[in-house]
Formats: sequence, C-alpha cells, structure tokens
Amino acid sequence: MEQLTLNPIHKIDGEINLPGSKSVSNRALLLAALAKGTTTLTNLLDSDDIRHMLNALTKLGVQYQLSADKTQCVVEGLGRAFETSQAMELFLGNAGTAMRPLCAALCLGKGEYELTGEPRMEERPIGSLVDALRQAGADVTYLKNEDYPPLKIKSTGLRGGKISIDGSVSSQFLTAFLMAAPYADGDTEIEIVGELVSKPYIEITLHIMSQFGVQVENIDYQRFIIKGQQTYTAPGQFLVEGDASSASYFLAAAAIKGGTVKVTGIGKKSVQGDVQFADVLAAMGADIEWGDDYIKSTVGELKAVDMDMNHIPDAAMTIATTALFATGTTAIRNVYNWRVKETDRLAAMATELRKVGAEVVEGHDFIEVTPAQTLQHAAIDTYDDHRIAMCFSLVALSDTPVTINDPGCTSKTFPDYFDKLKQVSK
Ligand SMILES: O=C(O)C1=C[C@@H](OP(=O)(O)O)[C@@H](O)[C@H](O)C1
Ligand SMILES: C=C(OP(=O)(O)O)C(=O)O
Repeated sequence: MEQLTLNPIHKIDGEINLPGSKSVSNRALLLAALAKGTTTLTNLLDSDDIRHMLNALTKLGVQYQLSADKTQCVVEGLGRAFETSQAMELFLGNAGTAMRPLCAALCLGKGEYELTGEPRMEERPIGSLVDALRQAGADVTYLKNEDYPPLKIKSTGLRGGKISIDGSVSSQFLTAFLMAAPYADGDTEIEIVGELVSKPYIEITLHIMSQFGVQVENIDYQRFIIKGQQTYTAPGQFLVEGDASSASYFLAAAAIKGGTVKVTGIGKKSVQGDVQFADVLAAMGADIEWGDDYIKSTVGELKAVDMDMNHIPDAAMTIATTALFATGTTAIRNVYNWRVKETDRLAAMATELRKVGAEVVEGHDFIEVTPAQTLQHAAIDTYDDHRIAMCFSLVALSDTPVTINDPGCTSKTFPDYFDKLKQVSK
C-alpha cells in the first residue's frame, strides 16, 4: 500500500483556485445530457466521481467533447430521456451523485440497465429512492440485497402523481427524483417523510434545475411540486463553481497555522451549503473574509464549538480534525448519515482521531473531540474515503508528522489535493 508522510508544516499561506464542485458537476452533466441544445460546461471537476458520470453518458449515447485537461465539456443535449436498444451495465464506482440521480433518470425513456458499483456502494442504501420511484410506476429490482445496489431498471416512464420520499438518510434521493420529475407523464407532488437531511444540497438541485429552465414549487422543504412533460433547456454556457467541501481543508489549515489562505471560485453568492463551513471556523476563532468569488481565512486562537452540522455533512469532517487545535471539547452533532457514506465515518473518525492521541466520544449521531496536549505520529487508515485522507493532513500543522495510508483515494473528488496543499505550505 502506498503511504505519504507529511512532515510538520510551519506556516500556511497563499491562494488556491478551487477545482469545480463535484455536486454541481454531476448535476449539470446529467441535465445537459437531457436538455434540448448544447451546453458548454467550464471548470468541470476532473475526478473519479465525474468520470463515472461521463462514462455512463457515453454508454447512453450522449455526445460530448471533453477538453484535454477535462475541465471543459461541450454536451450535445438529447432533448429527451435516454433511449437505448441494448441492455447495458453502468458501473458507477462509489459516486452517490451518479448512482442516485441516474437511477431515477433511467426510469424514464426506454432501455434496460444494471447499475453497479464498488463493494462499498453495495452497502450504501438506495431503498427510499426505489420505493418512491415505484410509487410513480418504475420497474426497479435489487440484484443482490434488498434496498441496496446493484439494481436492475427496466425503463417504463414515470407517471407522476403523489409520491412520498423518506428524507432522513440522504438528500440525494429527493435530488434524484426532482431532477427526473419534469420528464414524467404527469405532474408530480413529492411529500417528504421524516426529517430531511443535508438540506442545502436540495438548494443546489433546485438552482441548477432553474438554470436549465425548470422551476419547482418548494413548500417549506416538506412538499415539492413539479410539472410533467417538460424539457430542460440548455443554458449555453455553464460555469461550475469551485468545490466548497474541497475548500474546507485550506481554510482550516490557515485558521490553524496561517498566514492567510484565499480560496477562489466560491464566495458569498455560492450555491453550495458547504461554504457555511467558513462560519463554523469563524465561530471557532478564525478571521474570515467573504468576497463575491473568494473566501479568505486567517489564523486565529481556536476554541471548541458544539454545533448541529447536519447542513454541512462533508465539510464537518474537517471540523473534527480542526478540533485537534482548538481549546476545549468540540461536538459535531446530528450527523448520523456519516455512517452510510464512503465508510462509516463516525466509527472511522473516532478510531483515527484516537490514534493521534485525541479523546473521542462516538455517539449514534455525533462525535466529541478533545485534543491531546501533544499529538502522536500515527499511520492514518483512510478506508478508501477521500475526506479522511484530506482532513487528517491537518495533523501535519502540529509539531508531529502524519502518515496517510493510501493517499491516492483523494481521486474521488480531488486527485491533486496533496500537491495543492504543498503549494500553500511554507
Ligand atoms: O447531493 C449531493 O451532491 C451530495 C449530498 C450529500 O449527501 P447526503 O444527502 O447523502 O448527505 C453529500 O454528503 C454528498 O457528498 C453530495
Ligand atoms: C458523501 C460523499 O460522496 P457521495 O457523493 O458519493 O455521496 C462525499 O463526497 O463526501
């Protein structure tokens, strides 16, 4: 196994132009494929999760031209749902933003598909989405375990009507249904059952749907009404904003050991909820400056926070390692669904934080982290989870090195993360 040892970093300072947002890239690619007209996507993310979406679109007969650096993509929209004549397998790795939205979109149109993924994908639930799609007439079956991929889909179209979706495990189920609903035969009214998690991701979905010409009536995040028999309209140019979750590592690094870091490509007008990570850092004592297209973070005297972080589940992992540098006990609450992501992130974070000497309480849906006086050098297991690799790089901001096992796992969303970190390490 490859290992990367990061020696103590004395200071963080500089500017990072963020790679494109994963959440925006995969939504925009899918809608561009379904839309009437041509969309030119710029600042597209080049990473595993996006590659899985692009490969699926190729198999589905979508024409696109990708630039040599894979950050520009001109997509010729179909102007209709996918229609294929030969049964096919679509392998979607461990990309939730490909698996869930494609599962819904492929119920439209014509074709027969098997949606498969990496072993961990077979442990990530999709039952609430399948239940909802079946209410609208979809033919989806489980190929191995009930409620989990791999799946078989026979496209039958979606009829619309009144649908209920359980929102308490992943917002991606609602996102997936919302994006497919305009192509249903009739109008759809979605009612949310249970507390909707990761709400800001729904804002991203609604915003991008509107950029492609479709409006959704959102009644307090409890009911959503979408007209049927619509077609997305290509917006022409589509700029993917920088990835706010990827920004979190640099913003935190500066807060711990700056200098100042300026990340560009996100700012106060960002559509991504994860920009609110900067507010958590500010509450911990960092000095944060917001621009229209940048966020700057400057070192501060960090103190612990106790917060509900359900709205920023990905960036919240960065708070768990930032807590190693804050006075007091930091509590990250209401993050049960950490357990169904790339790995069981509550268990994994607790185990790895203890390895560097922190005192950790792992609850059913929370984690509490109390820093050690001095951190210990440890080899951090990353569980094929990009965010564990990236957030534990912050340990190198202490006087102790840190070894990251399998650092290549950052390729899911940020293939050159460690090079970028080096650029701002002084
Ligand atoms: O819709 C999206 O783009 C995402 C939603 C979130 O998942 P959950 O809704 O499952 O929390 C987030 O963790 C994931 O990285 C991306
Ligand atoms: C949970 C994540 O990914 P996915 O889109 O596969 O759900 C993540 O990127 O942290």
